[in-house]
Amino acid sequence: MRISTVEQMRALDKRAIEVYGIEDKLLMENAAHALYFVILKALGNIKGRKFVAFAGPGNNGGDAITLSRKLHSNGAYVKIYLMSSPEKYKGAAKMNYEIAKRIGIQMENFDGDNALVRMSVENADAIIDGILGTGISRNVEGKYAEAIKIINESAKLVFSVDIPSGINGNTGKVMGTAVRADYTATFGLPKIGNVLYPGFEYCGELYVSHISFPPENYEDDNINVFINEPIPLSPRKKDGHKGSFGDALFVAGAGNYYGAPYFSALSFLKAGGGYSRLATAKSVVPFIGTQGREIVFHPLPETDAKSISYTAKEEILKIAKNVDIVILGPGTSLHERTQKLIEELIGEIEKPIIIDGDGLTALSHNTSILKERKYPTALTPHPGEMSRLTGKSINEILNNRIEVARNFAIEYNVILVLKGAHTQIAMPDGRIYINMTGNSGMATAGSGDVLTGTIAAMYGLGLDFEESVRMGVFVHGLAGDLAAQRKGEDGITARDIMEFLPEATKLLRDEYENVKDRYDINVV
Ligand SMILES: NC(=O)C1=CN([C@@H]2O[C@H](COP(=O)(O)OP(=O)(O)OC[C@H]3O[C@@H](n4cnc5c(N)ncnc54)[C@H](O)[C@@H]3O)[C@@H](O)[C@H]2O)[C@@H](O)CC1
Ligand SMILES: Nc1ncnc2c1ncn2[C@@H]1O[C@H](COP(=O)(O)OP(=O)(O)O)[C@@H](O)[C@H]1O
Ligand SMILES: [K+]
Repeated sequence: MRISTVEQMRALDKRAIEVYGIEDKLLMENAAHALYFVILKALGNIKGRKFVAFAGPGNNGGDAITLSRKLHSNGAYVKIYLMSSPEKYKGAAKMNYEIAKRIGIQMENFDGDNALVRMSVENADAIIDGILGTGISRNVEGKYAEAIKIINESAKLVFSVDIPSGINGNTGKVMGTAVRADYTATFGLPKIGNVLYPGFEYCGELYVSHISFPPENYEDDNINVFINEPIPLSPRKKDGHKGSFGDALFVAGAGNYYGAPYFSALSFLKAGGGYSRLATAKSVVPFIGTQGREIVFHPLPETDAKSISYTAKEEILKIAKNVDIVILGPGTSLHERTQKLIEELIGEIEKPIIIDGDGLTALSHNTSILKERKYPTALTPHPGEMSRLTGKSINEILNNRIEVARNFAIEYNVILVLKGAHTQIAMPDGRIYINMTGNSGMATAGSGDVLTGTIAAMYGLGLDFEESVRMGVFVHGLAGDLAAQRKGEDGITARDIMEFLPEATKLLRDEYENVKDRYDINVV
């Protein structure tokens, strides 16, 4: 499914009206109808139920009034609080306001927090939030903020129209304050702010309605943000040998960094990869060797600090020639000579590579080396590493995840995986995939190492490089979700995520459609 920006959605509305003649009144009617169905689904029946709707000054308010009309027509009691003068309504919103007035639906101006409003809310079964939609243009203050506070303090079921009021439709950020909804129905396509955190969480259960747009209305290459849907895995070759499922080289580890090489190299095998090689400082080998017997070791000369020595370069290049994919950087340390080694390997390895962890720090000293690469490259930074790579502050990155990831991927011709809740995967042609698997239990040391191994495994299973990155991120999150389902989010560790990789790939093979649906946005 595509995800749109606020501006793109406006253009789609305009196109629906101008090209197909689907008038704004029809769009508003459809929008109201969609949320009506969500309410019906949540409450079971409408008759005799009491609703309080807050209707803002724009079309979001118009939708709320139209919805109120539907609720009223089906036997509910509705009271509407108008956030500003109804004189301001235009077009479909104005028409629906006038119908509501003629019908005699109770409407009052909202002049700020007071006992009467609180009493109405207290007596209601549910609240409709149509205060602000995608037209939000500044931070929420004054009586708008007061209305949101009343809603959030009410402990009632809250249904948001299009997007919880106060959430920025392009970024998912809270503009001062925002409604915490139980359900949100968004219209046309989901907006970026519905899908990125924290907006996604404020939406509660999220539904999308295409409000009778014909599907071709979305066929626009400029709308290039997508939900990261899983990609079907082709059946394993029955007569395959370990070489048929990928041969991966992990250049990882240093004294005191035993977890990163272990988790990345072993996760490759757990997610379906065939042959896992770990090239690491020689004194690291005995520590991992006893636990990861499935891994093939290449002990390398080391520095005084027990990190991989720069002198190992030719040997690594030689091994790299015979593998399918190379992973650079998990736990290689910040030793200056080792960093230099990794930086040069990035430029010289003639294979697809994944750069993570300390490899990203090495790269941040000289990002232009990426431009020398002629083979596919993926980077998997968390926001801290992204800050090092770009020189931007972490806040700047968090406030503009999509743009920052996209610009980097385009400029350096790499696939950039910006990790975190709902990880963004940016492709060098500007497409972005937003991943929906995973949970907060995955914010645990070593979890990122499991990810690199999983991506490499997908490549081993025969997906192309771009698909492997997308599927690696999906499967890693799915394994985390399975672990959380079984053990709870609090205590899961990288090891748990790794241990659930086999079940995650199995589930995708056995129940592909179910898994896909579970992580898609519900259409209403
Ligand atoms: N395809 C779609 O997405 C459709 C969208 N519709 C609705 O239209 C909405 C967008 O309508 P509008 O563009 O009128 O925008 P909004 O209804 O979101 O609000 C715009 C109004 O709010 C004011 N405003 C902005 N920020 C404010 C703040 N912080 N405090 C107080 N006032 C503020 C603006 O001055 C303007 O008057 C969508 O969210 C959706 O609900 C539907 O009517 C049907 C079709
Ligand atoms: N709240 C969250 N929801 C979903 N996934 C998360 C969340 N927090 C972290 N993750 C995932 O967990 C992994 C953490 O990786 P990283 O930050 O590199 O940790 P480490 O370096 O300790 O391995 C990433 O794949 C990230 O997307
Ligand atoms: K809203």
